[in-house]
Amino acid sequence: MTGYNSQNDVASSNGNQAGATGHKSTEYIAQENHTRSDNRIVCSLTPDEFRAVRMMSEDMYPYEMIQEIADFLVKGSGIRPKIGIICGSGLGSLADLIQNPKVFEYSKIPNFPVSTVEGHAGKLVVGCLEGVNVMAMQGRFHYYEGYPLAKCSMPVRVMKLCGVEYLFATNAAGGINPKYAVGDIMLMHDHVNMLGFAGNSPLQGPNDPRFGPRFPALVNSYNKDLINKAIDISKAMGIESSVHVGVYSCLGGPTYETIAELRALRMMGVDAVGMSTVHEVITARHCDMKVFAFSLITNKCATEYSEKKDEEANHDEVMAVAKNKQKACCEMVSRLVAEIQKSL
Ligand SMILES: O=P(O)(O)O[C@H]1O[C@H](CO)[C@@H](O)[C@H]1O
Ligand SMILES: Nc1nc2[nH]cnc2c(=O)[nH]1
Repeated sequence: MTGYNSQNDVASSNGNQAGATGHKSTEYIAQENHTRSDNRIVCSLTPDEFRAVRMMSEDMYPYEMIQEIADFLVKGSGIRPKIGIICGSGLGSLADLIQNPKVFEYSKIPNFPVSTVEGHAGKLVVGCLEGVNVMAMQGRFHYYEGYPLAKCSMPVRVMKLCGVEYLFATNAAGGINPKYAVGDIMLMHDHVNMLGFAGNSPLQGPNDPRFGPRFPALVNSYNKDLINKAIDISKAMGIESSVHVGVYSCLGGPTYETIAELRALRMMGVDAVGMSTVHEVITARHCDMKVFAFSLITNKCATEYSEKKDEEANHDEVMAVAKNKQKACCEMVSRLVAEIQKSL
């Protein structure tokens, strides 16, 4: 029994006899690691460990801190937005649709992270679109930038406390479904949370019930009514043949996928793959926002081995396709906002 033996090893390497069971209690180990003097607990972390713990807690955003950021934005813009938009790679022009914009650079917003990726300007734009107050993130935060998932999706909670009820999340993604072509739009109706499979979640840590429940359900996360409205809009725009409804998966990045990984994702029913959105959707659903999300297919993912360089994904291509297709994406978003406006 390997597990049993290894626990005995730990006990003997500490030079102490374990109890009758051969196990050390957690309490015993904890006491051993701290020196008590005058009723004070002296921290036995090394300076590096201490720094790591401090940095981890700096990445936690308590409710009050998020409220402060929201108050700053509402006060600074004089607007309580109803819809929050997250612009994907190269899709920053979605925020250019906003009338009478009040622009906040991320670096000027207290306690806000900064964008580090090309195609993510790092600005929050608040104003009016199709008669609805909206706020748009021109630039999102990705896990591969070094931000923990809770920090990547913290702005969604800021949106919530600003008054946002609907989240529109957009992204650039690789098309795995062989029927998808570069430039197509995939309306997300579900996701496969690969980072979640690996035990990572934006909701990790103590749960604050003011945001939502400890164990939120994620079935029906993507609002069916909004998907149907978007399908109708694509028909009205005459682009229905290049609009699909499918499943997105987020990997940690920043590497693009291997052929074996892409084949595995396809077997799991994934239609498009990226490095974002899922943790934002989880955070939005946790605090009961209605979610609409779409992927712009910026590249076709190869599932056959080949030496051809042009079959390898690259960010320049992603950006170029997003630039080419931004008009259609903008129209889809503004028409959907107009539909929501009718129901308000
Ligand atoms: O998901 P968005 O932010 O649109 O960007 C996608 O495009 C970048 C890779 O080209 C990655 O950041 C990936 O997530
Ligand atoms: N992971 C991933 N992200 C992308 N973003 C745009 N294209 C891709 C892709 O092929 N894979």
